Amino acid sequence: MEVVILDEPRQLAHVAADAVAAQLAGTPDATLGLATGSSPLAVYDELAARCSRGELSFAAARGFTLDEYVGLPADHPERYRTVIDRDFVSRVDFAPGAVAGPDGLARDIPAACAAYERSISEAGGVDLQILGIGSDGHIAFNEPGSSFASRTRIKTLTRQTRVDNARFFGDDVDAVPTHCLTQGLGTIMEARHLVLLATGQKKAEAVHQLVEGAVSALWPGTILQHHPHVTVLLDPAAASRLQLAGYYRETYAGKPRWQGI
Ligand SMILES: N[C@@H]1[C@@H](O)[C@H](O)[C@@H](COP(=O)(O)O)O[C@@H]1O
Repeated sequence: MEVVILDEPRQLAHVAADAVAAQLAGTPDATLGLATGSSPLAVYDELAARCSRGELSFAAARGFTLDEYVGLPADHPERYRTVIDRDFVSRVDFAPGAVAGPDGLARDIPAACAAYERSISEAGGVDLQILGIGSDGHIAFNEPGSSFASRTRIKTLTRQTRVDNARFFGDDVDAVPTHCLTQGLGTIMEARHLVLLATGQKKAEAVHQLVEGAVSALWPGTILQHHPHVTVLLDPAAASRLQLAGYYRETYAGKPRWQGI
């Protein structure tokens, strides 16, 4: 796990966009894992800007989103499928149909989850996965207690996650769905490179556990300590509880080691 602490949120977005650009330069038909939430927004802005300047292209790439609310109508503005289209996919040059997500409106949910797992593996797996982290340590929607071996499935959201996400639903926690479909921790661990972004004091404890805590299903993100290639990009507030923050800063040589470990 490489921990990178940068003072400016814009620098974080640049570094994450550099990782995507390097991936696409080497593998134009790369498979990208796309996260929703606020954390990756600046990365998507940066990628859209580079794409419009002709510096990179998603034309041959594919994308898979991490998760989806169950039961939100197809035209709901907070449906993750709609959110990722609005925030990113529609702003770059993906081919039509190149980005897929779990179907939160499926009548047969277990079958839809199995089909989603199949489509990821038929695409050759995810080359680069962008991730955020919840304040309770969840990754995608793998809430505390999630199995490290889990695959795409239905989950019940915790009260904390629904409270955190109420800001997207007019601050009405009751408007936030109670269930979601999410890639499992086992699914996410198969992506070849994980780039996780976290900013703000609210994430400090989750980040401390992620990087320095004991590996435990109570803090689902801690499983990433067992992944061979993770880059954790943090602002000073998110890094503020790290015991070894000084060490991470000292060892960072101005750009990440994309090669892993
Ligand atoms: N399902 C998403 C996660 O994929 C995201 O990483 C997390 C943090 O979101 P944010 O980046 O907005 O803090 O919350 C949501 O619940």
